[in-house]
Amino acid sequence: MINLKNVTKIYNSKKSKSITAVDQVNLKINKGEIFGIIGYSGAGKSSLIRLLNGLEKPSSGTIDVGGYSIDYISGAKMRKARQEISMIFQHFNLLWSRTVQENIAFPLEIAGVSKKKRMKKVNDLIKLVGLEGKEKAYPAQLSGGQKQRVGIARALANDPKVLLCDEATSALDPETTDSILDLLVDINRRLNLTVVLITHEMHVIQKICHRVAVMEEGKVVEQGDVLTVFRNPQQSITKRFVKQVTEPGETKETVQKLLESYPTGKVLQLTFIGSDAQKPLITDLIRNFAIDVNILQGKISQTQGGSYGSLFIHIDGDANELNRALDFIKEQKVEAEVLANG
Ligand SMILES: Nc1ncnc2c1ncn2[C@@H]1O[C@H](COP(=O)(O)OP(=O)(O)OP(=O)(O)O)[C@@H](O)[C@H]1O
Repeated sequence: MINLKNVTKIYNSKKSKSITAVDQVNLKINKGEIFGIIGYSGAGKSSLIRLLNGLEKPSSGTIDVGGYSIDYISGAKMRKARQEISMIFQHFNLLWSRTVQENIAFPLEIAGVSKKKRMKKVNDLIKLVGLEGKEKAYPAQLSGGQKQRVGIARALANDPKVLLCDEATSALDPETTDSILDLLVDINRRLNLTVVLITHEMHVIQKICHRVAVMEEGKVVEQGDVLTVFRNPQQSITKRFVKQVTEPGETKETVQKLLESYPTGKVLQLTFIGSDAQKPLITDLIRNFAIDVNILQGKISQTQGGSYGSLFIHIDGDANELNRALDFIKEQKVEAEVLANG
């Protein structure tokens, strides 16, 4: 559906030195996939997404989106491509003097769709995004989440093949963020729409993406399916992003306190991935070994590919029995890191 080959974008300026915002990027995004691109500010995400809808031309490389050579086309062909490659924005970009209905109808007017067809389509979209009753409201009368719903409905008006999301939830509170992310998953499934999103929040990637690419200084430094990247992040930047969701902020301090509180036995960090996360490991430990088991802290997160979680436990007892228990844990294919030996 989307194919980028050796794409580089250099901004040249007469006053300052040139900036390589996107550096030799290769990406393949499949039809019907939710693909996330994550990076800190300045990593080149916005430049990359603008290359995908033809707002910028690459300095070198080729970009194919839904059968269009976006780096190459212009004029009527580009206008047609833009109907099929739609976008939503962090600050919604709504027309403030138009009602919800009129905002959603706008791209249909531009495409020359008849009034009758427009009204039908707008009503369908209002239902799809859950804005019934708000048809005549103006953007200023809506909450942030409702404004983004209008943005999404408007983006879907011309039945696009690809939806690009530019930090679409960054201006929203956590609860509203989750409701918009749920809506994107729902739309992706119902319409088999390919969704590409850029974000600096790993929570967004974890919650809805099938695959992820990590960007740093213009380069894609790591990519893969979300669960694999969570399980085994390779680059230090990826490890930092993964920690945003897998480790609660206070973990380091808590672990230090735990180590002081449990001078004997072992404190373990268990990492559960996918179907392993559902296994009754703790029950098995208590039933099969003469050891004490204390659950200290834990967090299980859901991704589109399965669950991922971390559990801190303390086990204590006879040294032989503890080693047998550790061997048993390893046999279960649960990663176990011993944080301290008593
Ligand atoms: N139009 C432009 N002209 C010159 N330099 C630009 C332009 N757009 C972006 N840059 C530079 O390219 C680099 C990448 O910026 P970009 O906005 O793509 O990153 P980003 O990851 O989206 O960051 P942010 O989330 O802060 O927007 C930065 O150094 C930025 O200053």
